[in-house]
Amino acid sequence: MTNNVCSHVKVVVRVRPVNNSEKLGGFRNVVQVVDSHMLIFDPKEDETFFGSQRVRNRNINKKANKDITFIFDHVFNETSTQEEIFENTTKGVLDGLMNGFNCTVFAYGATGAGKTHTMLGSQYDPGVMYRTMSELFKRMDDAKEEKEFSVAFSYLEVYNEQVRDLLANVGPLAVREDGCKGVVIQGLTMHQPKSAEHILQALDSGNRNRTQHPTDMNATSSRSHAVFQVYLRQKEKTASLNPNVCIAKMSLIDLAGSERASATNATGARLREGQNINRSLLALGNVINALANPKSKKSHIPYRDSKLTRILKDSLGGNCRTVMIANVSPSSKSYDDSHNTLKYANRAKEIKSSLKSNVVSLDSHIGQYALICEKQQQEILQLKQKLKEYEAKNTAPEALHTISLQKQTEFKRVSEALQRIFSNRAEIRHEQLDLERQLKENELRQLYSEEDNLHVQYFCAKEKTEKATCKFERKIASLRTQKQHICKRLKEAGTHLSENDGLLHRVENEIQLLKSNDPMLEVLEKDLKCHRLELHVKILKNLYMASALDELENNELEHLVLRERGVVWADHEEAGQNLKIQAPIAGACNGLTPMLTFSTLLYHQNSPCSKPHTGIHLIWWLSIFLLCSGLLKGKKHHCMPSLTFPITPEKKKSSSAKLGKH
Ligand SMILES: Nc1ncnc2c1ncn2[C@@H]1O[C@H](COP(=O)(O)OP(=O)(O)OP(=O)(O)O)[C@@H](O)[C@H]1O
Repeated sequence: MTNNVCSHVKVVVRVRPVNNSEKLGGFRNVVQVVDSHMLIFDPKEDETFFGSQRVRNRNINKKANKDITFIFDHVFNETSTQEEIFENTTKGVLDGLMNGFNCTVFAYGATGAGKTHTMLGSQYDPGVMYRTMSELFKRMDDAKEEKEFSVAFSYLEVYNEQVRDLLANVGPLAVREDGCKGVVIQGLTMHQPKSAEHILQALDSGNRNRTQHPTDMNATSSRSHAVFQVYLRQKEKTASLNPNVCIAKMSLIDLAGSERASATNATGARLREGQNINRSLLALGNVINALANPKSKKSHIPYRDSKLTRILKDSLGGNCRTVMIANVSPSSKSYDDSHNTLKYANRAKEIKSSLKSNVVSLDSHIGQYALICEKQQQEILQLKQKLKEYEAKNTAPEALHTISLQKQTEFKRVSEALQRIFSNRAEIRHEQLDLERQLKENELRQLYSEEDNLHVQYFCAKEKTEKATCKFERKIASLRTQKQHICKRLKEAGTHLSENDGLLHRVENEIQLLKSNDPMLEVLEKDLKCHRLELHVKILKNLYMASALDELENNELEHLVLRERGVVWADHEEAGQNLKIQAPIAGACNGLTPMLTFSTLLYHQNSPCSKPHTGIHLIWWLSIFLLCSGLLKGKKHHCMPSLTFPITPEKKKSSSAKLGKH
């Protein structure tokens, strides 16, 4: 499941403002942004606005408008700022980078659609690249107490299927694949930034080396794909036997224009250039298609078809988070280009498959879960019955005629999408609950180990104490590492949940749209409600079972820990005997000596867990020992609590409460 999660592609569209030449040419507006998720390409003319005036006089000789609705993770209109783009695109994937995932953000679109403006921007209004680096530096600064970071970056271009280093201004460079390091570009220079500003300067100077030629649409058109890569290495500062080192790469790419080479009136070298651009974009499209096609997941992904896709092999799909920013002009002057870009982006949306879920409030008492489950299951049954009746009514022969084939296909597609999203949600939710259980168990184990360590210090001779303490410390260190790992996975699960929310939101919008076109399709809304309730019930059941098993698990854990403790104590049998001799007033306690020497050993040798009261025995013996040795004088009340056995009703309650936070 995790792999699927990582291959999710976030697709956003940015519509740039109309430029002067479009205004002067009197071209109409063909992209209508409906809201932050939806746009209509080539809307019906009676719904088209020029400024605030509705156009009513439709030319009857003209071809019908395409009027296609597209839904994306985000749609930015003409007035959206660079800051908004950054906040809703790359900022999110930075979490992935900090957690060790490769990330890729690329701007796609025809010449003059606004790719370079989005990625690079200007000195006064910087784009995604600079803002991402500023945020990265900020995050590294925030985490500097816990982690050591090192950052390096490179900037290259792919022009006419050749790779050039934009920072050293050299090329062509060879691309090869290394079993360990992945894709390697021989001779590419790496630079260590001192600050985000340093990176901005490097980008600026690299960009001056970039291949540019004027096109009809853009006087300073970039004719190459520019790939800016940042490598982040991070290492835990906390002392640990296996310090986690994590290396991740972020690729920020400003692609060359996606317009058809023939459409630019180019000839000779310009035509060849355009054909090469198209070749690599076609290869990129094929990779996207292959990744998007669930059937081809295990089969061949054509990364080797172009330099661009070879370089991005470890940055698309797989262990990677990807954001595609599709740039379009709103003007009919770029009608075909914008249409093609939107279709391309729509396809990229399909590279996904992630996951998960509504937070269920678990403040209820355990006994109520069963009731809630039952109630919700009844509701599901009722809804399913209604759905069935509805479907039966609508599949009656006369109704079939009224639902066009196209709508039936739409219905099927949305219904399948719902199924997929909710099955992913359920999977992730279960994983989340499972991780929380692991975390609880880990915390209990740490607690036990710390208390055991304390016990050993009281009971054993000095030289033995050192050995045992060392053992406990190793164990605690390993438990802490394990805990960090669980926390990291929990955080990832949280991210996946919001990604799934995005997908769900998208489908919900689609349902609303379909319903507004055809009220009969409100059946999808019922379907959605059924899915929600079913998920709710699944989670409740899981929690109900977990709560019921909680006590059992705690007992098992106690059993296990006591066994481990038995082994430690057995290691120190001798120490216990030494203790008897070393006790300062041993002579005065002759009557107690046999008990002191073997109280702990006796109970561990006889399967400790079969005796629920052994903890009390131990405290009792220990109290007597401390009394005899004078250690308890005036400290009785301080010592006792720390020597009690770890699983108390309070602890059980607090660990259950943690699970119940959901
Ligand atoms: N959102 C926007 N707001 C204001 N101006 C914009 C916006 N998007 C693009 N522009 C302007 O439009 C022009 C063309 O944009 P840009 O150079 O980013 O296009 P491009 O897609 O990178 O084109 P090419 O592929 O030819 O390099 C530039 O002058 C840019 O400043």
